[in-house]
Amino acid sequence: MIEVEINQRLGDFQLDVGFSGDGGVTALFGPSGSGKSSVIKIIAGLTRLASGRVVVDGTVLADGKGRHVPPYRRRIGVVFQEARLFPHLSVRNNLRYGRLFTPRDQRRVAEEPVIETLGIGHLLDRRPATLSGGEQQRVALGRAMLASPRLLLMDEPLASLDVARRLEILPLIEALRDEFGIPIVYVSHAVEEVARLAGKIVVLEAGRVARQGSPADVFRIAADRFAIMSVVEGRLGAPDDAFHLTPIETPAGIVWLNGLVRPLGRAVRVLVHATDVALATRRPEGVTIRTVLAGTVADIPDGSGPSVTVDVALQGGTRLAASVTRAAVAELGLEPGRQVFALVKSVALDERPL
Ligand SMILES: Nc1ncnc2c1ncn2[C@@H]1O[C@H](COP(=O)(O)OP(=O)(O)OP(=O)(O)O)[C@@H](O)[C@H]1O
Repeated sequence: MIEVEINQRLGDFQLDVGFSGDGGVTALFGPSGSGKSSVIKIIAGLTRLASGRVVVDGTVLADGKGRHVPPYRRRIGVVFQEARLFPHLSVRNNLRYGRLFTPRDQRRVAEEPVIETLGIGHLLDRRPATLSGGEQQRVALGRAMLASPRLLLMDEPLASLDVARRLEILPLIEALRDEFGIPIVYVSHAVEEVARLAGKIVVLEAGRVARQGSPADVFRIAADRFAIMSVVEGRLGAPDDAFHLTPIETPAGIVWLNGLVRPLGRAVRVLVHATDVALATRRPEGVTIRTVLAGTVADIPDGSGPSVTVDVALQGGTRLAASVTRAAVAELGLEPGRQVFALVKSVALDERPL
């Protein structure tokens, strides 16, 4: 459990931010310059808190008055955009370095499972300079985990990697989140990363919290700010190796995700753009779209433009926004309560920054 309250001036920038987070991933999300990194530095203790509170698991780390626990005694791990490994140490010793500062009785995270989860066992004798960017970042994650931190801060950990490497590492962060139970505060301005990882999203704008809540709530409310999209949750099924697709099982049907994502059974979220959703009044046959979800029309807002965003309640309760033409609504006789099938063209992971 983490509680953060910051009221602080940084040069010309005023930071007034309050949020709390539970055991999972709390994402700090917002445009460049909104204050995300400044919050991370204050939680880590790298910037001294002027006024407010930083509390982790009931321990007050800073209160803006007399209390300022120094960074190395906070037991908070930090992973940055660049891996920042020690170049003169082997991977093995980089990993062990993390443990040096953790008192023996507080070492709760063992080496073996972390090395296995991150798939870095074959790299242990190598030096950082011989590793790819993605491998370096996996080692940096491992080093942070092995310090058995009570909180892990990740500041744009995937931002310097290409899309393929990001897609490799995202599931590893999901695995760390699920298997080791260390709370994570995760900074990103990539919608897709945040939606997949976070249980709670805190949206920062110009040094303030613009809104906070679950990914589904935040992205629906914020819909007018980026493309309109919905969050669909489900569990990973067995990947189709031949066609490079992974099914996500949801109560409304199977959502097909591009790429091979594991492991089987993991709870995941994907973003669906409203413009990638078409509606049919009967289950369609002979179409190339593979994701077909069953639901009913919940709402069709009034308006006069050519398109309208229909709110569909999928079986199981998830809401899905579908952008369709008003002409189609009239032709198909769509109205609240009508059973529909949502055809989802793509849930390809969205890499666009805000
Ligand atoms: N010590 C400081 N002195 C003066 N200004 C500062 C200081 N620290 C941060 N700022 C200012 O605070 C603002 C927020 O910066 P911050 O790095 O926290 O934003 P961010 O949301 O992390 O942005 P990005 O996504 O680009 O990393 C910026 O305008 C920055 O210049």
